[in-house]
Parts: sequence; structure tokens; C-alpha cells
Amino acid sequence: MIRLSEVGKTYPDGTVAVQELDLEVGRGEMVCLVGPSGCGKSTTLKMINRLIEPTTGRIFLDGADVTDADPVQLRRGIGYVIQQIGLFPHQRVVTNVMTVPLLYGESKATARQRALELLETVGLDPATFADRYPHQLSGGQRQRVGVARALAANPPVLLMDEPFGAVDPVVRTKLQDEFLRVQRELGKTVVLVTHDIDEAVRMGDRVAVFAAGGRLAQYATPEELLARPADDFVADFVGSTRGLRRLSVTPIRLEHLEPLDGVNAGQLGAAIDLDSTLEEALATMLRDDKPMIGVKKGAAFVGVLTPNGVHSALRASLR
Ligand SMILES: Nc1ncnc2c1ncn2[C@@H]1O[C@H](COP(=O)(O)OP(=O)(O)OP(=O)(O)O)[C@@H](O)[C@H]1O
Repeated sequence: MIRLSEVGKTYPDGTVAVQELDLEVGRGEMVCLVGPSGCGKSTTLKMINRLIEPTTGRIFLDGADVTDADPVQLRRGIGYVIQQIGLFPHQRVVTNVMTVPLLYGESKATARQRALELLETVGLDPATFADRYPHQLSGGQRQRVGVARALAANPPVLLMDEPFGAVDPVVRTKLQDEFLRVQRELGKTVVLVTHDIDEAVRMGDRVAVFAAGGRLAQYATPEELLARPADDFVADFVGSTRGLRRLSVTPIRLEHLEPLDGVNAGQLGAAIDLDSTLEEALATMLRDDKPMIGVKKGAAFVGVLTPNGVHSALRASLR
């Protein structure tokens, strides 16, 4: 869907922001670009919608070279969400979200209807929020409006630059969850820039770790990245607690469960779903102060997970 081929960007003052970058993002995939400050993440993102022109290399969108496209036309097909969301301060929330569909020539009634639906999608009750002005919203709510506005044109591709940056950790997790849900529902192709490795492994189907000068240090699934960092730089960047982080990206599997027979109900914490991560499982055990938890698939119990099971699952994910 998106392909960067030997893309480089040297700014006029000689700063090499990105060098020889090769990167592919599949249709419907969510890719996170992560790395220390100044390593070229935003530059890379902005080259995809040509807010910045690459110095070398080519960028393809659906097989077509983006440098052949009319930049304005190109950007209409690509949603763009930034941290300083850039809402129009003197327009109501609903009008902010309607802007792009109106630009496309949709009727006011259709655009309004769509804007109201999108507010609902991003978890803002239209009855409460549609007629407010941006300054009457919290930071997290404003960011949701930003996401709704980017979705309004129904673009197949979304570029997001630190979209959940300016909010506290609790709201941040909530926004991430909501966005993951929206993404699963709508199947957009997303490239998301973040400096937060936790956000990257939580959100990304794949994670691209950038090093200084826009060098791609590793491009892998979160599991792979945390289990097998490609070099010392990546190992250092994902941090010495990567073992703990792996809990959040490793699923529970049937083969790591023990049978339910013979287990005393008093030993069990609340049951969790087989789709949960090891992190959720361990968190439930700790919260309920129980040595094991029941695991369900739908309504049926399928077994019991113990800390030993968590350990085996982590080890198995390395193989
Ligand atoms: N217009 C510009 N002119 C010269 N250098 C620039 C320009 N824009 C960015 N840079 C430099 O290019 C490098 C990459 O910047 P970029 O914004 O892409 O990094 P980033 O990884 O997104 O950083 P951050 O996480 O801090 O936002 C930095 O060294 C930055 O100072």
C-alpha cells in the first residue's frame, strides 16, 4: 500500500534527517515509527503526504509514485492527525469535523450527519459535544475531534504524528484503545509516529525503530522486536524492562493452560478471555491476589493459567 524506496531527506542547511530508507506498509496495517527525538520520524511521515519533498528515492502509494500526484489531491486522500490538532477555534466541534466532507462537495446535511456519526465513533456523545467550541473541551477530547476530522474524508490512509501525545497516561491509554477499535472496524492503513515505545508495541502491527539520521534500525512485529532486538541500539531503546513489555504483546494460548479439574474455586481470580494478553492475565492475578486465573473462550472455561504458564508462554513466543 505504502512503499518507501531508498528515501532520503537532507534539509537545505545540510541536516541529514533521513537516509536511504526502505519501508513497506501493507494495506490495513498499522505501523508505528518510533525512536529518539530528532531521528527523522516526522520528516518521514510528512514525505508520505508531500508536506516535505524527499531529496532522493521514491515513495509509492498503491503502486503510484506520490511525486507524480498533485499534492493537494494527494493530501485529500490521506488523513493527517497531529498533536497540536489545529482545530478551528471559532467553529463548533461538529463544524470542525464537517470541514473536509464539505470541501469534497458533500451537501451540508450529509456532512453534518457523517460528522455526528464520527463523533460517536471516537467516543464523544454528539448531544453533549457537537455544539461546543474547542476551548470547551479537555485535551483528550480535542484529540478525539482531531481523529474524527481526519476520518471524515474516509481516507484509506491515515498519518498520525504523536496523536495521543499531550494527555495524561490514563486518557492516553483510553484513546489508544478507542483508536485500535476504530482501526479494526474501519481497516485503515495507518502510519503513526511516537517517541513512546510502549505506545508503539501496543498499537503497531509492526514497529519501525529509527536511529539518528533516519536510519532504520529494526522493522519487526512487537513480539519480535522485544524478544530479539537487532542490535545494542534497539536493545537499549526498548529498555531493560522489555521482558515486562513482552507480557503486553504475548497472547495466552491454549497449550499453556492447565486443566480446571481439581482446582479449588477459592484459588481462582476473575476469569479472563483467551484473547487477553499475558499482561492482562498477570494483572488480574495480582489484583485478585490469587495464584491462578480461569480462562474462558466465549462462555466456556478452557483452563487455568498460573505464573508458570505465563513463563512458558513467554519462552514459547521466543521460538
Ligand atoms: N526544516 C528543517 N531544516 C533543517 N533541519 C530540520 C528541519 N526540520 C527538521 N530538521 C532536522 O531534521 C532532523 C529530523 O527531524 P524530525 O522532526 O523528522 O525528527 P523526529 O524524529 O520527528 O523528532 P521528534 O521526536 O523530536 O519530533 C532533526 O535533526 C531536525 O532538527
